[in-house]
Amino acid sequence: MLSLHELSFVYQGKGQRPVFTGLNVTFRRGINVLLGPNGAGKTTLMQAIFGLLPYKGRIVYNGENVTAMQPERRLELMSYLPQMDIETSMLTVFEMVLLGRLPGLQYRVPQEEVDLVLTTLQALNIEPLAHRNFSELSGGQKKLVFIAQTLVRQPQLILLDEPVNSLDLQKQLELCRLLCQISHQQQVDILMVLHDINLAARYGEHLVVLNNDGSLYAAGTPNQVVNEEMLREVYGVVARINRDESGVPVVSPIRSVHATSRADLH
Ligand SMILES: Nc1ncnc2c1ncn2[C@@H]1O[C@H](COP(=O)(O)OP(=O)(O)OP(=O)(O)O)[C@@H](O)[C@H]1O
Repeated sequence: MLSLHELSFVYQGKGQRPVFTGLNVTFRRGINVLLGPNGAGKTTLMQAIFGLLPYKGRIVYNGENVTAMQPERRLELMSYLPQMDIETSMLTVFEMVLLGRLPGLQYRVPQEEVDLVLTTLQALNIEPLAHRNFSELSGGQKKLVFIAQTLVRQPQLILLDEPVNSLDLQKQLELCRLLCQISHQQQVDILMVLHDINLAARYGEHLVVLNNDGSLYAAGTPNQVVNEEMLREVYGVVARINRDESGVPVVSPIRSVHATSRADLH
């Protein structure tokens, strides 16, 4: 699977502190979730894996050296949904999703490419939007279009930075289920950033937690990683952990460690 070896990166600029220093992480097959507080370096890590940043160290995926990889090969192997999306476009939803197939497209679009786009729109329940102008969609609908664009590429590794942001509760659950299906039926590996620890525990098979200084706090199954100590030490939150009927940890946050009394809650 994907592994990071001695990864170091610092943004250019005076007084910048390194985001990572000698970071080593081994991800697993299936669904990996990257967790950590704001500013820990999750987005930076996703960008490094997708080849957008000049880091030191080495990234390997299934034995291939990703660090030295040609951009064409990287695009064939992985697709990336960034945290920030563009807001406007003259294209329709169908055209936006078709753009995901651009690397292999000729000027005439074969029927199988059209079918693939339609199947992806159906899987995300946004087929009725296919001919709407992208600019006229709601924030959550736009997010689903970008997710469709990421999935339609049919890569081996999908990188998703906060894919459920701006989705309603039902769509969050449906998207996570769809990702599980894609991962298991098509043997696709997924690495996604989530802030919702309950969603991460429910759908993630392997969780990787970063400290706020970009170092690795823990990695393992939800049961190994999600506990009261982690929530206090990494997120600064006092929380209780229960288990659902399948034994998955469920977090009930109580207060920030900075709040000293119930009065601070209000
Ligand atoms: N373009 C940039 N130039 C300089 N510093 C940056 C840049 N982007 C991010 N940083 C800094 O790098 C660190 C890691 O940022 P990053 O966006 O990777 O964190 P994150 O874990 O994704 O945070 P969040 O959960 O808030 O999205 C932060 O200290 C941030 O201020």
